[in-house]
Amino acid sequence: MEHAGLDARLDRISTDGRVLMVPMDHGITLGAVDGLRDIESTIDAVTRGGADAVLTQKGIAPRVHPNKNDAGYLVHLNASTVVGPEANDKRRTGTVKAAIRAGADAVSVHVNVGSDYEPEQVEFLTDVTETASDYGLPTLAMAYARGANLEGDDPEHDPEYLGHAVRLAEECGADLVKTAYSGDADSFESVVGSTRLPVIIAGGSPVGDEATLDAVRGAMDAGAAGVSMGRTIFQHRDPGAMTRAVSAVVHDDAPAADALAESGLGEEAE
Ligand SMILES: CC(=O)[C@@H](O)[C@H](O)C[C@H](N)C(=O)O
Ligand SMILES: O=CC(=O)COP(=O)(O)O
Repeated sequence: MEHAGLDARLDRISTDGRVLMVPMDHGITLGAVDGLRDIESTIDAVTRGGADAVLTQKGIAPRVHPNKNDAGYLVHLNASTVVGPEANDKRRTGTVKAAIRAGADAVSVHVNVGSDYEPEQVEFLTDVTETASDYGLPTLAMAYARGANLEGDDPEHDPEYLGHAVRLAEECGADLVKTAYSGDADSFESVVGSTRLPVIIAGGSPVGDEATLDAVRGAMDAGAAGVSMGRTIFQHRDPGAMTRAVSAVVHDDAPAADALAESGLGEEAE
């Protein structure tokens, strides 16, 4: 009984424990880029294509509900822009109550582990998990390794930093965690093994259909629970077909090549 609401809402944003989420909160970060301008059509296409849930900022909620075909809905609670003073400094854009008013099944918070803004973001994530759990609302932590305090050539994909980020999410009380893919299944296994939370991967900047599906396959083989894939899907020339291809890997355990062929994407130039 105690967890009934939380479990019911987790079911609304997943299928049999697997998650294919399409975040479309980038309108604050990047502006009204392709795929987000007519967000209604994109939401319709990706939810028909097999997305379990979509995610936006609360102000977009009226454009989400009529088009989401009964998929789940998450409201994201912080943001920054790429033209502002500091992209890693995500500030509050909403509250748990506002998300509930907007019809959310879950909320999410972005934390840049290793940035100068990490302390406030950890505090905000913790506050949100405490309030959200009072309402039986799940919290997704978008836990990235990003910022001036990280070392190495590619710290944003370093499995040690990523493992630290996903563990931090669990320690702060999140119910699931999204992070970047480390680039191969072996190293991502150590990221997934750093927490008991379901781990889902971000898409990042689009890298082409084949490479994307290989990455999703690698993450699933490493024990990930799915994806939160934004630009790769909503900026695709055919967001519905790309969602179907990702869904084949996430939900149906398809090999990447089969997912590509069956979605029809393999026949066209990327
Ligand atoms: C545009 C980006 O770099 C993304 O990785 C964002 O940080 C992720 C997020 N969805 C956002 O737009 O804030
Ligand atoms: O909210 C943003 C994400 O979850 C990831 O977005 P991306 O465009 O796939 O990196």
